[in-house]
Amino acid sequence: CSHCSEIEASKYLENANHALTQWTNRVIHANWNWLTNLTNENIEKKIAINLEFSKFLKSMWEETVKYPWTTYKNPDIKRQFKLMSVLGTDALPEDKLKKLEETISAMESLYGRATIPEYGDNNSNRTLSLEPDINDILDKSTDVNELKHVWVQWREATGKKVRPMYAEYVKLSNEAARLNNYTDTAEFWIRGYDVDDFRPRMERLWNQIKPLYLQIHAYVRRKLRELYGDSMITRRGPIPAHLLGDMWAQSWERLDDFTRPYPTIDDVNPTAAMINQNYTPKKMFKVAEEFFTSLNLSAMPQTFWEKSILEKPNGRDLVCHASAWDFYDSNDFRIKQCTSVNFMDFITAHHEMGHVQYFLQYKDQPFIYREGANEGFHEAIGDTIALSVSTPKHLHKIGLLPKTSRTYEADINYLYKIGLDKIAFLPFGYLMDLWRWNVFKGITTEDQYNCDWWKLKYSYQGIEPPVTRTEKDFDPGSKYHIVGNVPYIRYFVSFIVQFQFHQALCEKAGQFDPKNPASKPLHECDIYQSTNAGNAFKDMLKLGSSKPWFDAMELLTGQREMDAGPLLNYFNPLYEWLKNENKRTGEHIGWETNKKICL
Ligand SMILES: C=C(C[SeH])C(=O)N1CCC[C@H]1C(=O)O
Ligand SMILES: [Zn+2]
Repeated sequence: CSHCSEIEASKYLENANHALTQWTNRVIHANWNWLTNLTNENIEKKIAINLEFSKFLKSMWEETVKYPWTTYKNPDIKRQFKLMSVLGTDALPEDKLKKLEETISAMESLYGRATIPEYGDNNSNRTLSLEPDINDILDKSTDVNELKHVWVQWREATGKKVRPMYAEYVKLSNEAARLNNYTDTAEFWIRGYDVDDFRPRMERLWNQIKPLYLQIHAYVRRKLRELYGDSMITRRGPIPAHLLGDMWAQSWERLDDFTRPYPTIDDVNPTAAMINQNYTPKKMFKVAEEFFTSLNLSAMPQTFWEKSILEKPNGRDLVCHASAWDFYDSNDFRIKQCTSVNFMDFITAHHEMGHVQYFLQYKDQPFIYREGANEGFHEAIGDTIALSVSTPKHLHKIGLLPKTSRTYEADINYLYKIGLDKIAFLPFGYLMDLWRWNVFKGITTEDQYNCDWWKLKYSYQGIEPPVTRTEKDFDPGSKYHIVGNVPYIRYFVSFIVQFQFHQALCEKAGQFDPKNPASKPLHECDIYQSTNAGNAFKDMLKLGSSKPWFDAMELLTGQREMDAGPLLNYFNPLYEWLKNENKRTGEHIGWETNKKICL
């Protein structure tokens, strides 16, 4: 009401937050039922309840914006009104919202169901799913034709098929953004980072990191050339995308065991030990949980173990892409992950459990504050923990590595393995939304969707497709987050801030000294069982989005900015080693080509 006092307004907020938790709980159940069982009945139910929910949200929003909240004094009341005054895609008229929901669900359904024919001319009609079949091939195969097959066929089965739907999705999404007084979806998506020069800031962070990326790119290109021959990989050209061990070349850790700097040193890959010790997916999550409780953080509630899906279920179609779920009743939290027993999935389990830990820590906040301080924070919690878990010291402590040698060579091998994940990811984590921002802004028009994508993949990642691409293809649509309408710059932000968090937690755990960084190398830090570190983490996590993310970050790290310094400090020994090694072998730093990548 337009003349309401702050007292009346705070009463209104209490009721609004309560109503939102009730409603959202129902909507999340419908979304869970759909994504874990892609039936027509479930899609109907999901869309129906989302449309009902949007009616409720619209009517509540009309009430909310009547309050003169910008005139109020109490910062908390003002913040709640500010967050509650954003309606989002529910601002669309019902018929357009329905069309948008249907389009996204259709793209997700196609992605979730996608399979490809098996490689080879044998007329077996066996088909392969991304998880685990295709990922296992990307992990183990060095047959360049098999790798090309899965790379091309996955794009035939996903991107090419969703291309006709994507332009419609863009149009409706932009319409919704404009109804929220944003110029386009790109601006709407980055509003939570609370700075008006967010995109230039991301470009600056990338330019700080690029020299490190160029070095690991040059080294990996050489090791792949040694393996596949220089007919496949030239000294100065981009790296063929299908040889990097990942469907999108976004992280290269699967290359570790045959490209690492000192091959004779023991392998830091606990997969064999996990298998020998009869690890199950559940055991992987139990071990992950024990790390969190060792820090005096929360255990998973009983419902988590009852209702999560930790293995790919038989006999039904679902979206296997890992995700964590808050049912907003302060009790029901789940993970959906088609887990294989291997080290990569063990690390992903920590990533997903980091989301649930955040849900648990802010579960008593008002509904509107039950989010990450910004979206990048939510992606960084589990990864920060995983930076400790991955250390040879920790893996040895939990019996997943026989022994560890603390030599310079072992250190470089370890930093390289982490670098194949974290450094290789950064250009991909950045370009995903560089492309989408350009699409939402009309800079990339529909007739150049795919070739603009490949301009970015070439320019930032220094990779090329195994076969020339055209505008009949739609390679962005081969990635879950594109079809699932999930923004991606959150992961680029996460890969920066997780090193700020790790450095701060290691300080609290007495395992890093900022005045003498070399005395206790950051990459050896393992905060396991440090309640000092855990309590500091908890204080930040409990805030949810009740404070601007600068305040949340400052509480833990003393900084109020995203800063690539801790990441560069962490990888510095590797950077020096790569520069020397690339100089020794005369590698060309960077890439060039006169090939037509996309027509
Ligand atoms: C594990 C998740 C679920 Se939030 C994920 O999507 N990640 C985690 C790393 C980057 C990104 C990806 O897989 O593309
Ligand atoms: Zn995540």
